[in-house]
Amino acid sequence: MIEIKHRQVEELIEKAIQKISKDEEYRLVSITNKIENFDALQFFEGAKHIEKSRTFWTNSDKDFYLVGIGQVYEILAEESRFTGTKKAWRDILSKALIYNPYESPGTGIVALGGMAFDPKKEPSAIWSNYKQSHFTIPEFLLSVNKDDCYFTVNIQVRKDDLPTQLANEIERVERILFAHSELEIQDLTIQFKNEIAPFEWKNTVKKATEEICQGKAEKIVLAREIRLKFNERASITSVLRKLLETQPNSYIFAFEKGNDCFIGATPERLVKREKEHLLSTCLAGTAPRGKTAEEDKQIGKELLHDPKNRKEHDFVVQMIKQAMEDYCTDLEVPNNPVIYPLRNLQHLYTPVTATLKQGYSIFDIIENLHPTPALGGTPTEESLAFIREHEHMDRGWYGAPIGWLDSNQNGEFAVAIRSALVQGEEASLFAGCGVVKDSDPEAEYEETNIKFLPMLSVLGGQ
Ligand SMILES: C=C(O[C@@H]1C=C(C(=O)O)C=C[C@H]1O)C(=O)O
Ligand SMILES: [Mg+2]
Repeated sequence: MIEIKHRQVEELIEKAIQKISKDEEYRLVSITNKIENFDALQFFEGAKHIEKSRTFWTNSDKDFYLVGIGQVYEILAEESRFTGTKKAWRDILSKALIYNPYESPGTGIVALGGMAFDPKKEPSAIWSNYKQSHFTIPEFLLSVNKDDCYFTVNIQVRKDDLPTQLANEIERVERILFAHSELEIQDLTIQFKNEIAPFEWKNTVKKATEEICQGKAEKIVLAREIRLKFNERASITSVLRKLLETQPNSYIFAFEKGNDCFIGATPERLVKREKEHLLSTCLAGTAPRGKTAEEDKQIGKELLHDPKNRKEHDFVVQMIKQAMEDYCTDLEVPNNPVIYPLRNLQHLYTPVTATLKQGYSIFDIIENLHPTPALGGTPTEESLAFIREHEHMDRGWYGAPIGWLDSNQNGEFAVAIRSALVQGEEASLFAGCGVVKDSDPEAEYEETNIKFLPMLSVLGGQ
């Protein structure tokens, strides 16, 4: 059993109660302790028994994990989702009592969340549990950073709370979370697979190329959906475990909301912030992996020199460069992309580094970046209008920023691709591709087929 200082918890609650003024409803108290190493997936599984919604996150290097359980606070900024969330986050931090002696990113008060791809799109029923923008501060948070492990408890303390009672309740939940439960391994069987309107989708790709030829846009990213029905309810822990085992160089994430779970393995970083240091990524342009090392290298070489893919990629580079200029100094972007290898495919990749100017938040960067031409297109408004009108689906949180931020100016957001919305015995999978002037509908269709594989293969498909 890990050692949490329960006496300390009680004392801090007591202190908080003394600080609460008459007109204050409650105080948010956050207590972080360094603990012995504990497996992130075990922790996620442990929370299954307490019926609180769970969030799982790991970075693409797999040396940083966050697992959030329950929610002590939620930020739902429906109107102006970036400025609204930024303001709410500032307000929370200004009033919270934070006991965190560690400088480690992702400890203490951390908000985890995401948002819809396009707030102007009429939401469909399948996404009803996923709000336009939703960030939560979990009640319990496990943070693993390389060899170190931390446990944070966030508590809403009210004036009339009894410290001993609250501390005992926290201890009871901790016992459940840190008990070693057997990790479920489930082999799902797909009973029905419904590819949504593939012929219409190819026609839409054709229409997009025509509009591009008429000069109405330069790049438009079009996505499609596959619906699955399984033989039983999908176990999220089992799906996460398979993603962790099979998808290198990818962020593995899961956002549970009630009975639904938005889950995936995305290779695409939107922005990472460590104090003033920023790292963004241009990822666009795709080819399959080769069957032999030699073939693989050859395909990669061709991808690096393929004009159509370079064009797809370059729109992203130009836009990200421009979007970051206002908020950053020391912007550095290499002239040529390199190959970013994944299990099922390879991409063109250009890293972007910069220094964030003082006074700006990670939300300012996200607001300016999203959607990049990796998921929207060029120009942004024209391509979004095309997507809104012609794509026969609601992207929901697919293709949108998801991630976390802490109170010490650290955070990281990815773009939620290679993802699925799992709803009990059913799931919707999403994949898209960048359409440019010389796109061939059939080839783009094949490209999306490979992009479905990371999720399809862990959900019982081939
Ligand atoms: C839209 C997706 O991926 C994007 C499109 C790519 C492309 O068309 O080459 C490559 C990576 C991403 O920028 C997706 O995976 O759904
Ligand atoms: Mg492409």
